Amino acid sequence: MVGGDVAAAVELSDVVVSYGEKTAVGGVSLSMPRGRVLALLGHNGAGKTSLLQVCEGFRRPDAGSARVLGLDPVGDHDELMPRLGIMLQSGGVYPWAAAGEILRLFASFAANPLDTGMLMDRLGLRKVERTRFRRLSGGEQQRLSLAVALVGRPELVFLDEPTAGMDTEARHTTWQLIEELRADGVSVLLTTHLLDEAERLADDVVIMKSGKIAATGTPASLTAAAGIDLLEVRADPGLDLLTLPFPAKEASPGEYSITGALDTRALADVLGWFAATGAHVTAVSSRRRTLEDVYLSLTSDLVGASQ
Ligand SMILES: Nc1ncnc2c1ncn2[C@@H]1O[C@H](COP(=O)(O)OP(=O)(O)OP(=O)(O)O)[C@@H](O)[C@H]1O
Repeated sequence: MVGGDVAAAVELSDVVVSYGEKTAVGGVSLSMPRGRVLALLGHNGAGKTSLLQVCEGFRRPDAGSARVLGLDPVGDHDELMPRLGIMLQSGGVYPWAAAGEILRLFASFAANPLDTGMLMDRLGLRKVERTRFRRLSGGEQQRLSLAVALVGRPELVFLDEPTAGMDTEARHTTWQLIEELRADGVSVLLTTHLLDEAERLADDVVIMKSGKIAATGTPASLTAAAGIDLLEVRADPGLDLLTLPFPAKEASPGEYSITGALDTRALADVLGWFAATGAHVTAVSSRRRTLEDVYLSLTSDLVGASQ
């Protein structure tokens, strides 16, 4: 990290991206500090890739402004590119070149590249070093794209669905690499559809819905916000839940889930309510809602809407 250089990794102000009549990003503002991992979540078509393209300088916003490492991603593109690592959603490299050649080519563009052999070993690419890109499996192409993004020791990395199509081992290696990047002070902006991935890796989460920000926060703050604990109670089926002082539903016969700010007092109230109905309670469990619960509650009305 350069001392005294305090510009945010990414600073977006009212960014709009339109494709003809279609508004893909409808006024997004966010500030991503350096050295953190930010996960951009959202349904298919929410505008995540369009927003990344603005940050990468591949698309000029139709309105609003973007600064990346304190620079204009379009106007200062040449100055910025050597400081960025970019993993596109698919391909983006020469389909006829071999995996090893591609990685060494990108390493040759960098002033102080990582050791390509080490990266190939880490990402399990040695055995396909001489295989042409277009003959690699989808997961191998993803691993190579990640290696290409990292080989130049970037300060800021953009990863568009980095583990999509990867097997479990490669996914864990990728997670480790991202954690190592953060430990080295590198900033990482990634998109993902995997909520457990975001929960594990991200310092900050931005949930997008139809081109706008629906929620932001740390995974802990998003899941710990009031009203998001979950209590599951097994009891007699068919209880009338209308008088229960918390949102509740009978998920399946005799399986009740109750959501709310369930502190000790509230838990006592809920169990007291079951006792008062005379119902026979056979099991009680509670869990903190996961990021996936929060995400689904924010975006569930979109299920099927994008089809
Ligand atoms: N080149 C384009 N021309 C027209 N419409 C586009 C273009 N690129 C994206 N779109 C539309 O803009 C919207 C946002 O697309 P974008 O790729 O940014 O979403 P996303 O959140 O990355 O989706 P996914 O999770 O499926 O990758 C979508 O409705 C998409 O169809």
